[in-house]
Amino acid sequence: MFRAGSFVADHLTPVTPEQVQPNGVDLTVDAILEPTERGRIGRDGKHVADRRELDTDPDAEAYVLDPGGYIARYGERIRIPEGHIGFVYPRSSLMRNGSMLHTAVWDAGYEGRGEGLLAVHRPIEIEPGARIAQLVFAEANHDGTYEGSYQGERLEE
Ligand SMILES: O=c1ccn([C@H]2C[C@H](O)[C@@H](COP(=O)(O)OP(=O)(O)OP(=O)(O)O)O2)c(=O)[nH]1
Repeated sequence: MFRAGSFVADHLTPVTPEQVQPNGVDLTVDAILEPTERGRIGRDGKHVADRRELDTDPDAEAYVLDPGGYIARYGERIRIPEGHIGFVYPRSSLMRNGSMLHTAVWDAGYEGRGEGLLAVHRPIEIEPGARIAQLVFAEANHDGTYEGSYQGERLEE
């Protein structure tokens, strides 16, 4: 069963009332990054490519994005409670403008400020701090809790 937005909101900070939706909580964009080198997924380990943080366009007062693949960093600290799994969907208005946010699995026990793949298919402007995605929680069985390399990422920022 998917949980109500009010339940998800109890596991995010900061969160404003306008972010809380019937079935989840909207996530805001804190930064948009562009990989500057090649990453690598190995049989044993991985290398996450260096990235550069994009500046906003001073006239548009927004990130002005041409089609391409970007990393969106979310503004909220997220904790996935035991007995649950998280997924992120694009905000429908983002998708209706021709862009997508892709999610991997958000594991039970993870805590941090995560990232998503922002796939821009049509030119778009996104203001810093704008709501771009929605996090939902589903109840789930799990074996142990998340202890991987991204545990606790950017909690202090
Ligand atoms: O779209 C997503 C999905 C997940 N996460 C966070 C929560 C998740 O629990 C954590 C690790 O994801 P995953 O287990 O897929 O990472 P990995 O590539 O297998 O690395 P590791 O083995 O170090 O965990 O990253 C995100 O930031 N964005």
